[in-house]
Amino acid sequence: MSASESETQARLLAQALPYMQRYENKTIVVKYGGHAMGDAELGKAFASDIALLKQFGVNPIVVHGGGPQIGAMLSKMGIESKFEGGLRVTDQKTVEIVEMVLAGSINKEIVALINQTGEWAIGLCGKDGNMVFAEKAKKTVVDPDSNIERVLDLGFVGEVVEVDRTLLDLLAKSEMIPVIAPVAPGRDGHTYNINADTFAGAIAGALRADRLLFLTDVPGVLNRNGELIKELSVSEARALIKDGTISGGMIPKVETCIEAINAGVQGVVILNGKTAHSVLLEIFTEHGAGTLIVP
Ligand SMILES: Nc1ncnc2c1ncn2[C@@H]1O[C@H](COP(=O)(O)OP(=O)(O)O)[C@@H](O)[C@H]1O
Ligand SMILES: CC(=O)N[C@@H](CCC(=O)OP(=O)(O)O)C(=O)O
Repeated sequence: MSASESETQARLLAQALPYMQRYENKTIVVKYGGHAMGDAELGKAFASDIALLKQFGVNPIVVHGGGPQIGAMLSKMGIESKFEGGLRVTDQKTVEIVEMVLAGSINKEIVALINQTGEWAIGLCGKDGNMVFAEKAKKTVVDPDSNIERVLDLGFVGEVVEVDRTLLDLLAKSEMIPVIAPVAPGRDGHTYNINADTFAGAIAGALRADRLLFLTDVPGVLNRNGELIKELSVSEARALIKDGTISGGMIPKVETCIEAINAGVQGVVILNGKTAHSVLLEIFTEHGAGTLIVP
């Protein structure tokens, strides 16, 4: 490294100091979307960001998705899959694959990446330590022709109804970084597939997290012209969902942002997980890159 490069590095570290102090002992929930995964170098950069947060005394909690990876496995097994209202219709066979992919391969891949940095990650899902309980989702949609609201039957798609902080509070005091897959049991004994965004929001809400970051494959919420909206109020967000500007997987993400803010999470940001070190850029600089959702 040249002398000027070393100087730049030292200056950057010095500039990060106030942010390190601001977030010390604070909880930051990072939702790592399936679309943001897949690139080996980006995966390593993500893992090192999370490791660095822990080293700086922050309490990072990773909640991950894996929609595209579930889709790939389902098609490999010859199981058809469709989405309604941004959620995967999940029958018994599908929920078994969902659990296998989310709580299995993807979860362990992220754990291994963080462990390779020298930190300690622990892979969990909602079932572990009775952390999360779900019940069958009661998602409604309005039929555009008749304007009549109907409840969707999405099978074993769940919504979070209980979060027990015991395990997460214990881990916060330890060296361990929790990496959580969005699968949870119901009190009815079934296993439920939960959208990773809503799961992350429920965890962040229950912990009154300081920050909730959504890492996805776009720079944030985009307007009709494809331009980044830097700040979005709850009412503006609702209007953009209603007029169709926000669609598909962005709907549960934005709805979760609104719920998380209402639950007391202090800052919610949607940002591009395809940019290396986007977590550090967001936390340790003044002007974050994505869309900040404000009350
Ligand atoms: N207004 C919008 N701004 C940005 N992305 C949008 C918007 N409306 C729909 N999307 C879609 O939402 C996607 C992100 O959600 P999703 O596919 O569920 O990602 P992830 O796997 O990261 O959760 C984007 O890739 C984009 O195709
Ligand atoms: C009910 C529902 O839709 N569950 C999602 C869970 C994974 C997820 O949300 O992954 P991303 O964050 O990568 O989209 C699914 O089956 O795809």
